[in-house]
Amino acid sequence: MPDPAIETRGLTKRFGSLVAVDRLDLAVHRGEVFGFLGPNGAGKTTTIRLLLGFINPTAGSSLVLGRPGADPAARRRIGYLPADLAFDPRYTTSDLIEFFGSLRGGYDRPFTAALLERFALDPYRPIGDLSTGNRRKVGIVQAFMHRPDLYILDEPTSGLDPLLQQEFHRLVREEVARGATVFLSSHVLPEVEALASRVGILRRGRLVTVAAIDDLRRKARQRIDIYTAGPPPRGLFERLPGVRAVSYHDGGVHLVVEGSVDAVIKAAAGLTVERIHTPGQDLEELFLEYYQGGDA
Ligand SMILES: Nc1ncnc2c1ncn2[C@@H]1O[C@H](COP(=O)(O)OP(=O)(O)OP(=O)(O)O)[C@@H](O)[C@H]1O
Repeated sequence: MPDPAIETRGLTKRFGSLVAVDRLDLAVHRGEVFGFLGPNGAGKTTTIRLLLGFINPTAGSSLVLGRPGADPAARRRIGYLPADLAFDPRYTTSDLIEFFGSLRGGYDRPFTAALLERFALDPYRPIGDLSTGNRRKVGIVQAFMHRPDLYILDEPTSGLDPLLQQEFHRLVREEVARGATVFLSSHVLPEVEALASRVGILRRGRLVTVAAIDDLRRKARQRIDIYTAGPPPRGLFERLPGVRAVSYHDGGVHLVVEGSVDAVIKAAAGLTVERIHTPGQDLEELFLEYYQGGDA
């Protein structure tokens, strides 16, 4: 087994009496997309700043690609997209590309040109003249231009419209297919769900769970509304495996199901079903329980 792409041991950061990151033990495997989720202020950005060596831990340690994050040899192989981009507004994207390119000892020119085109970014406009969304694109280009082994992305699509978010997701998937590792920090569940195979959930600096998205999905409750031609017979769904709540109405039945919905669908097959609606739920509720300290 190669080293993990990211490894932390007891990583801790205090700001005065506040423990922003609390004894974090984490291993992100090579080639995976690891979602790092948590509510605002949970300590995600502080963790990233520790990983990259921008700040020193109060206790514990971390390695990134087998080296301390501040090591230039590690840095060159990392693409970092910060949540708050602060570039000198007088620079153009082209200036920045050359600047970062020289810092990193080169970059992939054809790939970068294709990225500019893909995100419709004019490289010759001063960054100060760009909209928030376009500035975000500059951040993406600088994080991806050297095709690093590890991407550390902090709230990557905030400020991007849905089409660009999709484009960004495609780009991430292509890079993962090439073998890159992605550490994706976000408080937005759908983004993490769309890309990550595993997630770690941080609450008040502590890692409350690390799980495969598929396992969480199996655990998550789903709401299903089945609309039928006539009132459904009472008692049809109550005893089926996974069914946690049933409420009937004239037009059908509302169900809450944990895990597989197979038994419910098979039972419904005996009715005249006009419409099925599954109002989201997905992982959102489960995550909120983790966020709020429930015992999910
Ligand atoms: N330099 C600092 N000095 C003092 N407190 C800090 C500092 N940086 C972060 N904090 C505090 O540490 C805690 C964690 O902040 P952090 O920015 O890491 O959270 P986050 O999970 O990234 O949140 P968000 O999703 O809002 O970006 C917060 O309470 C924050 O106020």
